[in-house]
Amino acid sequence: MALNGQSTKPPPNPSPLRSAKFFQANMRILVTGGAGFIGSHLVDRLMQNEKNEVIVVDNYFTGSKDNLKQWIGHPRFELIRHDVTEPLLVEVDQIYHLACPASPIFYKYNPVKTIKTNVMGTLNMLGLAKRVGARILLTSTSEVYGDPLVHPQTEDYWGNVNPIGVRSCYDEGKRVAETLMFDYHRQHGIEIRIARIFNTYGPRMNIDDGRVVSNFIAQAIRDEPLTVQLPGTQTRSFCYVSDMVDGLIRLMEGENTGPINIGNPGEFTMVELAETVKEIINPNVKIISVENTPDDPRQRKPDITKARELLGWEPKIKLRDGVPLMEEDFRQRLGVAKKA
Ligand SMILES: NC(=O)c1ccc[n+]([C@@H]2O[C@H](COP(=O)([O-])OP(=O)(O)OC[C@H]3O[C@@H](n4cnc5c(N)ncnc54)[C@H](O)[C@@H]3O)[C@@H](O)[C@H]2O)c1
Ligand SMILES: O=C(O)[C@H]1O[C@H](OP(=O)(O)OP(=O)(O)OC[C@H]2O[C@@H](n3ccc(=O)[nH]c3=O)[C@H](O)[C@@H]2O)[C@H](O)[C@@H](O)[C@@H]1O
Repeated sequence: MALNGQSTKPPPNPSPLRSAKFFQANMRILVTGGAGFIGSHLVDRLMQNEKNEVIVVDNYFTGSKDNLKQWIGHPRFELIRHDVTEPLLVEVDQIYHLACPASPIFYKYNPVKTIKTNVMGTLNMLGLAKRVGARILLTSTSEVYGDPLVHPQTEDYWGNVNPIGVRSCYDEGKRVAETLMFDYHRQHGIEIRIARIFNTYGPRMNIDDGRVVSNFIAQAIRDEPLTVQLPGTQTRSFCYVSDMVDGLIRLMEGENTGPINIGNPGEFTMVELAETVKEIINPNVKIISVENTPDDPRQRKPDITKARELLGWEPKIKLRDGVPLMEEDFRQRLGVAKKA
């Protein structure tokens, strides 16, 4: 039945309207977690296509209606307060499944809920995909590689994850979510897509989100010291949100299940990141060292050969060009103008 992890079963039938002779309905797209950072940018892009109807479901744990205010009341847009750990009955053609807190501070806040969101939430969305014959894309994460022993990370690396650590609710949760996706694909023929997203940044991140780019930018604007967690030599590779959205849509529209790494291979130590933010936003700000949290990955950089070859995708925006765009958004929300 299954060959090389790929299903040979035909996918379930999509809505009869898809093949109706005289009436071509709009493409109905569900975005779970659509009130969050990446989700709301994805919704903006999907809504630009007049053939799309977008339904967002979100429990507003880390997301906000404010991120979607331009679409509320639009005839092709619907917003539902719903928790994905509960079943959902809607009629859709595609599902972008993003719902899950992403910042370590938030996903560690209620770890049992985080793992329920990843496991039961993904199970519910796969059940929905099966019932209505929808294609489903999961936003997985580079955290499935744990503290990686292979660098840069390729999709065939199985990872180095602590199964019982404080990050496990998220890392292992996403690993189970990937497993569920492939099991539904092999067993039921569901059309799946898996994106392994690497650190993404941009406007609309929560100001006190706790992730490193938003922390440094907010600190630089508020004239507070930039808090580099020790040792400061750990690396991350930062992708601007518009590039990420482009990659996710290409993956959904293409023919490959993935998993595919989507991220920007430009790699920086946290000290380098702090120095870059300082130089661009506030040359007088201090940089200090603070304690780190357990199991922080020491290095991370995506190998994006697959994304280049299979999706024709690569990121366009460099960190130095993305930081000022985010600075502008943070200054507006914090009400702090740039000094002349
Ligand atoms: N931003 C990144 O760097 C990054 C990296 C890797 C993976 N991802 C993944 O991308 C997705 C979006 O991340 P983000 O950065 O936009 O985070 P975010 O926290 O801004 O967005 C997550 C959204 O999901 C909602 N949500 C959380 N739990 C829910 C539940 N049980 N039911 C319904 N809604 C729920 C939140 O309210 C929020 O609107 C997540 O799945 C995350 O794991 C993000
Ligand atoms: O890309 C991913 O796959 C994952 O990346 C992030 O996880 P993490 O890389 O730990 O994100 P941050 O909290 O932004 O931390 C990045 C680095 O910055 C450091 N850091 C963080 C905050 C801070 O104030 N100072 C600081 O030096 C941390 O120690 C860490 O080494 C996301 O938050 C996850 O949701 C996502 O899945």
